[in-house]
Amino acid sequence: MSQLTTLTTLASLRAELRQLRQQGQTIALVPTMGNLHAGHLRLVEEAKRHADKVIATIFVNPLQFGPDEDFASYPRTLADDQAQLASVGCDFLFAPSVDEVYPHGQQQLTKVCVPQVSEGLCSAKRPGHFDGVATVVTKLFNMVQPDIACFGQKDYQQLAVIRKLTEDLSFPIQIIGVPTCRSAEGLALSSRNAYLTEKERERAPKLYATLQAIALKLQEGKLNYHELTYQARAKLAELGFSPEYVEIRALDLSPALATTQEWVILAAARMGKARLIDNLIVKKHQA
Ligand SMILES: Nc1ncnc2c1ncn2[C@@H]1O[C@H](COP(=O)(O)OP(=O)(O)OP(=O)(O)O)[C@@H](O)[C@H]1O
Ligand SMILES: CC(C)(CO)[C@@H](O)C(=O)[O-]
Ligand code: BAL
Repeated sequence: MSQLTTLTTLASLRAELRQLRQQGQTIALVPTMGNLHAGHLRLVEEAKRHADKVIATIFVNPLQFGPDEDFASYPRTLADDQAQLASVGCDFLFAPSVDEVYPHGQQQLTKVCVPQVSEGLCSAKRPGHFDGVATVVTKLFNMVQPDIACFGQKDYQQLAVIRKLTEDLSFPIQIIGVPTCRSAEGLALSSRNAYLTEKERERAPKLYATLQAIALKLQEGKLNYHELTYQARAKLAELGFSPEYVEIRALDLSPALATTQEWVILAAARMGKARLIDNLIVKKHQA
C-alpha cells in the first residue's frame, strides 16, 4: 500500500501543491463526495495513467443538495475511504470542512451557472443542483489547479456541465470521462445504492436492462423516440420503480433528430429510498 497524505485545509493543500509544481510534477484531480466504491477507484486508476500525482477530494457539497434531499444523512465513511484510496495508490486526499470551502457562507456566494446543459433531465427534479456542482467544481479547479480531472460517465449530464464550464471559463484542464463501473448484474455502482433494501437491490439492475432494450430498438431502426421512452417509463413503473425521466438525446444532450447517428439514453428513477440514474450510449448500425 502506498502512502496517502490527507489534507483538510486550503493552506496545507497549497503548500503541498507548491512543492509538487517546483518538482515539475503533473497533477490529476478526482473529485468525489466520499463513501467510495469501485467506480471511484476506477477514476483514480485512470487519473494515475495521466499524471504524476493524484489528488482525490471528498466533500459533501451542501450547495448541490435540495432542501428535502439527503445532505445530512449522506454516508460519511472517511477511514474506509482513506484505506481504499491508499490501496490504489492515490497520493493525496483533500477532505475540507464546509467552512473551509465556504468561509463566508453560501448565501452571498458567487455562483457558476452553466446554461442549457444544466437544464432538464436531472435538474427538473433537482432545481439548482447543477449550479451547486458547477460552483464547487470551479472552486476545486481553482484550489488544486490540476492538469487533468476525471469524472464518471454515470453522471452524464454532470460531465457535460463540467466540460462546458471548463471550456467557457478557459480552465487549462483536460477533462477525462470514465466509463461506468457496474455490478455483475449491470447495476451502476453508486453510493446511494446503500439506500436499497436487499429485495430492491435485486430489482435495481432492471433500470440498465430497460436502457439496453431501448438501445436494441434504436439499432433495429425504430426511431420513434417518444414511443420508446413512454414504453420504457411504463415498464419501469411495472417493475416497481418510480421513473423520473427516460430520454433519448444526441451525445451533446441536444434533442435527438431523425438523422442522429449516435444517441445517449438517460434515465432517473426512484426505488424505495434511493434515486438511481443511468445512461447508455448507442451507435447506429452501419449498413
Ligand atoms: N459507477 C461508477 N462508475 C464510474 N464513475 C462513477 C461511478 N459512480 C460514481 N462515479 C463518479 O465518481 C465521481 C464522484 O461521484 P459521487 O461521489 O457522487 O459518487 P456516486 O456513487 O455517484 O454517489 P451518489 O450515489 O451520491 O450519486 C463522479 O465523477 C461520478 O460520476
Ligand atoms: C463532482 C462532485 C464531486 C461535485 O460535488 C459531485 O457532484 C459528485 O460526486 O459527482
Ligand atoms: N453523483 C452526483 C452527485 C449528487 O447526486 O449530488
